[in-house]
Amino acid sequence: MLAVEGLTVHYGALAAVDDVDVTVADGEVLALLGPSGCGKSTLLRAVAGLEPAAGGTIRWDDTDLADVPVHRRGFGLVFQDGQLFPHRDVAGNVAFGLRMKRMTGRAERVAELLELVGLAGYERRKVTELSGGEAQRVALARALAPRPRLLLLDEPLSALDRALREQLAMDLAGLLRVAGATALVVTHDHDEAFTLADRVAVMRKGRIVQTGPPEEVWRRPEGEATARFLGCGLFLPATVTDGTATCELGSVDLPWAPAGEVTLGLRPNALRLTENGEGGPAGKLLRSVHRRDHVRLQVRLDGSDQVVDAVAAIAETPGDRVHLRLDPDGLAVLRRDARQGE
Ligand SMILES: Nc1ncnc2c1ncn2[C@@H]1O[C@H](COP(=O)(O)OP(=O)(O)OP(=O)(O)O)[C@@H](O)[C@H]1O
Repeated sequence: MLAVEGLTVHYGALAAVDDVDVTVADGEVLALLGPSGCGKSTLLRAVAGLEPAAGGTIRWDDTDLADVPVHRRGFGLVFQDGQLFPHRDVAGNVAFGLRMKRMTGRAERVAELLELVGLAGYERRKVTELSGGEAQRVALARALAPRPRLLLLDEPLSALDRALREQLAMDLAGLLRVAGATALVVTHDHDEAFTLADRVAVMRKGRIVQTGPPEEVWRRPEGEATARFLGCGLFLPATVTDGTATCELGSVDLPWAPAGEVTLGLRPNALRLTENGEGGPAGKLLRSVHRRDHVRLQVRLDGSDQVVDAVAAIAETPGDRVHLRLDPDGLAVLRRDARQGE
């Protein structure tokens, strides 16, 4: 397993990674999730051996990697833009690490990996003639081929368009499982992190602020900044009793929420139009915008100036009066004191 303890990486006076502890167990996929500039890539690069540590240790099992150079760490690397060798064909790229290790049976291993990433028969294709998605699959096959003990993936899908990214994230999740890979994946996209990872570590300003299974991080962010990063735009005081949360916008069943005084974080889909056009808090519809599979609304609540986001299945006419209900799928629960100091 990978064990990082007290790791600090400096760029001049900036601590890009600041006293970070993190582990990745054998066979586990850990996503490092956080906004741009929070230090995710720097942490990954330090684990790879590409950035020197100013403090702390990086171990694999019982071995301290401080003096182990990049190519002897036994880690596979995949970057955002694949970085394939343009003068080699697909097979030449995938076989690269196998040649370096002088492994035999290279053609069979290349074929096996191409099959795994859904590119069977692509051996002789030029890498300059691949689509972005195909190129990233080849980069992944190349990294997996020498059976690395740890796979380090830095925003592996972010150069791709959204639809392809979603599809490839699911494919990648599946093939990391099939390959039994141990992986550290850097991403700023929470959907991607939650699709890929067994565990998510949220980073902010060089530090890891929360680690947990995807569902727990999604439902119980540790503070408002993390909740905002995970899509919450509105925060309301609420009381949870017997698995029901009650706030100024109504009550909703949240069997997983802790009892007591909490803060609810509302994502846009936390408020939906009621099916019968009645009940729940009411307001005037200001805007209605089509998204891929739903409609995003902005509603000014009656008796206040507050404008809230909501969703509906079909478009509504701006100016209409609408009624809203709380949807548990769009809610996060924060400790009441978690808002302070952020
Ligand atoms: N080579 C470098 N020299 C100086 N500062 C750097 C260098 N690389 C990164 N930084 C700074 O270190 C901080 C962390 O950068 P890093 O690339 O690790 O963040 P990130 O979370 O991966 O962001 P992104 O998702 O945008 O890549 C940023 O403030 C960045 O400007």
